[in-house]
Amino acid sequence: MQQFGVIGLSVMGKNLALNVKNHGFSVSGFSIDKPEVDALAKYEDKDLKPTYTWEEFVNSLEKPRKILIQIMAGKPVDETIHKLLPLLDKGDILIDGGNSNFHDTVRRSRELDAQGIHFIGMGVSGGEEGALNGPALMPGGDEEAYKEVAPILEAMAAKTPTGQPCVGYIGPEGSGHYVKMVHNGIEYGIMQIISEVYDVLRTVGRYSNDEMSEIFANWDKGAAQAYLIEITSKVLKQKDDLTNDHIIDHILNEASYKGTGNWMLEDAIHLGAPITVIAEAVLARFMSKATFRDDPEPKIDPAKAPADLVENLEKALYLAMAVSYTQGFEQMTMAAQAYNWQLHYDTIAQNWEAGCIIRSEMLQDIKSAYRSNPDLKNLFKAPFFDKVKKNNMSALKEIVQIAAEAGIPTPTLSAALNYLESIFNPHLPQNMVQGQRDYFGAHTYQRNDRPGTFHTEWYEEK
Ligand SMILES: NC(=O)C1=CN([C@@H]2O[C@H](COP(=O)(O)OP(=O)(O)OC[C@H]3O[C@@H](n4cnc5c(N)ncnc54)[C@H](OP(=O)(O)O)[C@@H]3O)[C@@H](O)[C@H]2O)C=CC1
Ligand SMILES: O=C(CO)[C@H](O)[C@H](O)COP(=O)(O)O
Repeated sequence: MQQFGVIGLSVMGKNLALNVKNHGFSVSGFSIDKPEVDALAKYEDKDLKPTYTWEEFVNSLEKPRKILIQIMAGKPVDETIHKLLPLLDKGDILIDGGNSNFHDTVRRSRELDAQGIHFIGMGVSGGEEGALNGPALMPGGDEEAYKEVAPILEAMAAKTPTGQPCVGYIGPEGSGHYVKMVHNGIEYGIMQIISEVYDVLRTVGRYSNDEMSEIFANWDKGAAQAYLIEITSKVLKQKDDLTNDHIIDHILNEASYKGTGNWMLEDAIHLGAPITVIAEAVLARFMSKATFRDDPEPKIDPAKAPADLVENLEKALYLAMAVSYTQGFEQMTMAAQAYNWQLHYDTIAQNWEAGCIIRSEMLQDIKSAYRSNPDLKNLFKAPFFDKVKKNNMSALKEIVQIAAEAGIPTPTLSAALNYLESIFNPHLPQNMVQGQRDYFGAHTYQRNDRPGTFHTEWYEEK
């Protein structure tokens, strides 16, 4: 009998199955796509059992069965659960490792609980390579069931620089998929920030792709170290197979998305979470598809690049990245309150330290900030990030200004600057918005000098 089962043997599922097997557990694999199972069979390994029917798969597993569903999110997950249910026994454990919407996970948890099946909604990050060599895992749901599968998950997960596995119980029902959704939102934010920095480097700094690759590689050796910065350097260096150019100059500048970043924005709207950088990153992908390309405006010729351009870009990049993380953690804090979850932000930061797409040096400082103060309301209230803000703010302003003068849009860098100018500002002008609302709609307002709700008779009734 096999100890673990994986359904869906595409990019992620196959590598996760191999990863579990490589850590000493026997695995059965199944997919509705026969060639995916055939690919598993080619390993000819007794601990990696290919199965070709739902029955063969389920019957090959020891009880309580531990099954990872690693398939396209949405309807296919419901269809898969529907196929499995008649074949399972009470006490079996289903883990959905796809990028499922947390609302679906909440619903599935409740439906499966009623049938005596334990359900874990688990965010997985690390892409194809991470799935094989160690992903970051974000499991939420049935805590007792988590304890049953923890030895397997801890073995397969990435390890932090101090050897901690990048997995830990997140919380009930959809909380694991929520945290993965936030991870992806932060990912969108950092990717867009890097893209804007690249735009300033190439347009204002007039650096070649190889020079920019070197600049990002250098930044990756310093405080701004991050997987996304490391791969930016590699993307810039890559030559094209079809021409003699660098591939980056032939990739169409329209960004796609599968939707996890969009979901984060949807829930931010529901919660009232001010995730401006992440929102701008989502909208920038829409903008890249909506931009009119038939009549390009002549680009303004930027003035000579200042001598400290690269130094200021590094500082601006670092501070804006800190804002992207801050907004992610801020939304998780609001979600925990709204959905009655107890989230441990230091553990979440630790889980993201290795294996996942947003892994970076900064996550160690985020973990330390939450360890020192688990009730931290905003990362910039922590001494470390307060100092980052003080040291890097003028560079961020300088870069946003240089970009504006050069005609370079900087939706996320500007949003980061505006966030930092707003979040601790007691003098925001929304008293005017409230006055206007009360004027045209009698919507009432609160006063800053006494409690209660007020309305002004702004004009005489005719
Ligand atoms: N790729 C990545 O970097 C990451 C992906 N994920 C998530 O992991 C999951 C798997 O991703 P990935 O490996 O990239 O592959 P895909 O998201 O492309 O999903 C492909 C797998 O889903 C199966 N599938 C599709 N429809 C059904 C269905 N109705 N019933 C059963 N199986 C079905 C496919 O079988 P078939 O070939 O027959 O269609 C195939 O095995 C997704 O939820 C994804 O969002 C998470 C982190 C990173
Ligand atoms: O979950 C992931 C990484 O963490 C996936 O790669 C996801 O598909 C990325 O999102 P998008 O396709 O919307 O850019």
